[in-house]
Amino acid sequence: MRRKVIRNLAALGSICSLFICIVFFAYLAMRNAREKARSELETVVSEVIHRSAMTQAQIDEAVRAQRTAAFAPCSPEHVALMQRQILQASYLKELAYIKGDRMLCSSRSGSTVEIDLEPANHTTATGIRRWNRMEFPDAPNTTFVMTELDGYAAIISPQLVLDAGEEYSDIAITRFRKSNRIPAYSKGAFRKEWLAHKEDRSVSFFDNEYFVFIHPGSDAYSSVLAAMPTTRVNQMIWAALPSYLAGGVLAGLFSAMTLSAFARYRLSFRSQLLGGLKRREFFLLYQPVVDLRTGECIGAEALIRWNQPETGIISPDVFIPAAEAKGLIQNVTIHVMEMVAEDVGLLLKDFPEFHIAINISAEDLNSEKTEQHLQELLRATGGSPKNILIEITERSLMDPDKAKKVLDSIRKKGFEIAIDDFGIGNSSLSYLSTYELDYLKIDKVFVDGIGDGRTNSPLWFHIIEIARALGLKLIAEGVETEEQRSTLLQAGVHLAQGWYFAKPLPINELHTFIRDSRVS
Ligand SMILES: Nc1nc2c(ncn2[C@@H]2O[C@@H]3COP(=O)(O)O[C@H]4[C@@H](O)[C@H](n5cnc6c(=O)[nH]c(N)nc65)O[C@@H]4COP(=O)(O)O[C@H]3[C@H]2O)c(=O)[nH]1
Repeated sequence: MRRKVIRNLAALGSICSLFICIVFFAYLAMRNAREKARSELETVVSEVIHRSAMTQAQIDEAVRAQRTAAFAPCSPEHVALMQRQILQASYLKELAYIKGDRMLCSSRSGSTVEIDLEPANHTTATGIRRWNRMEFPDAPNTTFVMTELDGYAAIISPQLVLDAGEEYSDIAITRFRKSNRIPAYSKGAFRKEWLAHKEDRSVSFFDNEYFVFIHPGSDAYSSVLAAMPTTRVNQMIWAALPSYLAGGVLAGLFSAMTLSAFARYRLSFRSQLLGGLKRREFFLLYQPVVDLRTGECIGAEALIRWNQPETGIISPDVFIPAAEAKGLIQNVTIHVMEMVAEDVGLLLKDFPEFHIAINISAEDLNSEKTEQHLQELLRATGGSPKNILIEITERSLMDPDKAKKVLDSIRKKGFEIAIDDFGIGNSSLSYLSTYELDYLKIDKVFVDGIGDGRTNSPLWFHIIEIARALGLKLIAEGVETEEQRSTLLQAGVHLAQGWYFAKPLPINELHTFIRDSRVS
């Protein structure tokens, strides 16, 4: 059920992430096109601000030079000076001298022509007068802007200030005074409402057909506005869209693949096992080992179970080989030792001679950390090495040299070693001569043969002989009948485990079982 949910969620997540990536990248295309449009408007505005500043600097310089020269106004020397200045000042059209409302002379016509002026459009608090739409008879259809202070006047062409380049020809530009929000000069479309936006810093906004950008000028008095038709912004979006959509599809596919890889991982054995360990889905049962002579329970084998929420209890025969194959068995062994440590502290206080057998796998015997974990287990239980019996199978002895090193070291510390499932594999006999062992466990396969008349029946007897010859203690596994029990006892096998005595038990039931076995 949970697997189906994970699969469905992964499929849904993949479709959603593909969709979200495409929408997000389309949004990015729009945002970037807008950024690009804003950047173009910024370029235009900066150019206009630069040209305005240059114009103002040239006006200031022209007035300063005329004042310094102190020629009589409109004298030939004064006119000549103005003419020289016009040649050097690229942003100034003409210089003139004004008295009252009459232009007495100019760099264009010298002092030969005097012109009556309309009243100025604007006069500042500092006395600067300004004419916004000056026209000269010899330059029809062209309007100029003129500013004047103390008689010295400069005439400029607004077009020159507003000219930001051919490629920006469709961008409307307006330079306006901050104080009264009145345009000083403008080119192209302009809407009064645009100036309602305050531009303490730069500000940009869409207004139906235009994308507008306003920036304060370099002086304290003016600001510059540039407006781009939204059709241009849309063109930019459409131009950017294909590559962004391709990026969106790629990113969507990537996240879909990542999601399905994650789902595959979640469904994998590795993830399930590691998750199960973390969620403490594993528990131990303990199968009593009984002394056949007295009937007393003298030890128990810790046998792990996995209570998987979806499938229920899983047998170690299923997941232990898989954990070994996937390199996860050490995680399992460490967890088993932790659970034993939690379970048996009390039990060892009551029965200090009792032993707990722990199954160890091949990878555990490749790692020197196993000994460390065993020591930690002892510390946690307060027991001695004799309380722990290490059970190894033939599978555990794949790399005999390494295993021998680890086993010898563990054994030197006082832990006892049993070879489990003896006689099942091909090399059991050779292991007996290679490793220092304490116990030999007769596998259930051979115990099953006792009394059933099958051909392998006598084998159990030879195994007993071998163990005796090597001085090994014996534990018979899988004893299910009274006949097996008594036959083994008669043959000199003193220890056994099997359903005849008890199935694997929870720790509290084991405690009771031990007590009962000693009373009776
Ligand atoms: N039919 C029958 N079965 C009996 C009888 N007496 C005991 N058994 C079962 O025989 C198995 C004996 O354990 P094993 O040979 O070490 O074989 C173990 C051991 O190799 C492995 N295993 C169990 N726990 C662990 C563990 O914590 N770590 C490792 N590495 N392996 C473990 O899984 C194997 C299977 O364990 P279990 O399923 O618990 O199966 C246990 C036990 O429940 C009986 O009279 N009749």
